Amino acid sequence: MLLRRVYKQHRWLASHVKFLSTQKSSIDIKVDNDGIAILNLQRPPVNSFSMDFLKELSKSLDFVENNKITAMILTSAFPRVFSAGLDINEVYKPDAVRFKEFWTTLQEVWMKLFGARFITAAAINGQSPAGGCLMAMSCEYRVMIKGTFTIGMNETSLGLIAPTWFMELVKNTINVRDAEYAFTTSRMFTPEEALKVRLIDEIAADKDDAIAKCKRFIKKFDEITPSARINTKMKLRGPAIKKLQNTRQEDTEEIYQLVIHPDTQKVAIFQLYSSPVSANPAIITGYDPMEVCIENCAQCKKMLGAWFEGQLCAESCIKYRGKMIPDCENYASISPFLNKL
Ligand SMILES: CCCCCCCCCCCC/C=C/CC(=O)SCCNC(=O)CCNC(=O)[C@H](O)C(C)(C)COP(=O)(O)OP(=O)(O)OC[C@H]1O[C@@H](n2cnc3c(N)ncnc32)[C@H](O)[C@@H]1OP(=O)(O)O
Repeated sequence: MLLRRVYKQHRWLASHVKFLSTQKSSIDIKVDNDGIAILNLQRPPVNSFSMDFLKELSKSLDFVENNKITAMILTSAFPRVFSAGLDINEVYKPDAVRFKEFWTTLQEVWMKLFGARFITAAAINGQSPAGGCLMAMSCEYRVMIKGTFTIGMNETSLGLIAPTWFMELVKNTINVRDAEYAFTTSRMFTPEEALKVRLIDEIAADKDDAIAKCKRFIKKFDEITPSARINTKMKLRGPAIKKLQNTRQEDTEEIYQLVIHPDTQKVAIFQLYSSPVSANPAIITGYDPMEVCIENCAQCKKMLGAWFEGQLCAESCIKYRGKMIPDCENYASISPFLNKL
């Protein structure tokens, strides 16, 4: 069989891959007995795309391409999250030069993944919002494990507009009506719902089953002439890549303007303060009542969980420009945001 031959050709990769894995890497690459590269994304806590992580993804894709490996499966080393999409730290109060470099890197990685000559599949073993969804959608086949996880395009809820090339990809994968509804309402799909609209191709019981199902898809190509497969894929995907290549600068500028918009920044700060790890002490530069207000909302959300309407609280900070700062231990100040009294 074709893949067996490829494996024989690439048995030597095992030692090389081991070498890569011993580095403190955010991606663990293993080439299995069938010559399929399994990329386990392991950037804690949620495989969010930072500049460094994107660069590592780029190198990993080069590794697969340069070693003429026939197929790659993307999955996550974490039990609950496939990828949380863009790293919010790259989006909050961005430096213009760095952000533009970040976005250019992201465009490059996307073009590399979407236009890969090797076969690509995603074993989606957890939450997959926004950029996580895009990463999976850029592969040729998607298997998601059942459970309480969701996948979808939640950009509008963050005040963002997904890039045109992402919208085109979704429109070409699910129908235009479902795409419009999903994008505009930030709809997140359960695995069953995602399967129904063909956002994913199969549902699996667990991660091993998802990988096995991806492999079954890859096996189909044993019977297909490789050059016919590759050229067909390139004919189908080439125009979208060319389109982005011709509009990269406009795309970057458009996203940058969106990201620095005050409404987007308010959502970003809320996301950051919802988590102690990402709560970078350098973020609070001076006393901004609105920032303190949103930070307190996030802290109350952490303390009170489902009882507390964090988003409503943050919106009220914005509306009243931080004039009514909630204190989680002062019932009167938080009562408008308690929902289970
Ligand atoms: C081969 C590579 C190809 C690459 C192609 C890449 C293409 C990408 C293109 C993207 C273009 C499209 C544009 C997309 C816009 C975005 O992606 S914006 C980001 C959107 N993401 C989100 O809104 C996700 C927010 N996070 C969550 O909803 C949840 O965290 C979760 C569902 C992912 C996980 O939930 P849970 O398991 O309950 O964990 P949490 O306690 O919420 O989080 C754990 C931990 O992670 C931190 N975190 C979560 N998300 C992010 C993030 N996006 N950036 C940075 N950090 C994040 C969170 O703060 C927690 O930290 P602590 O443990 O509390 O310290």
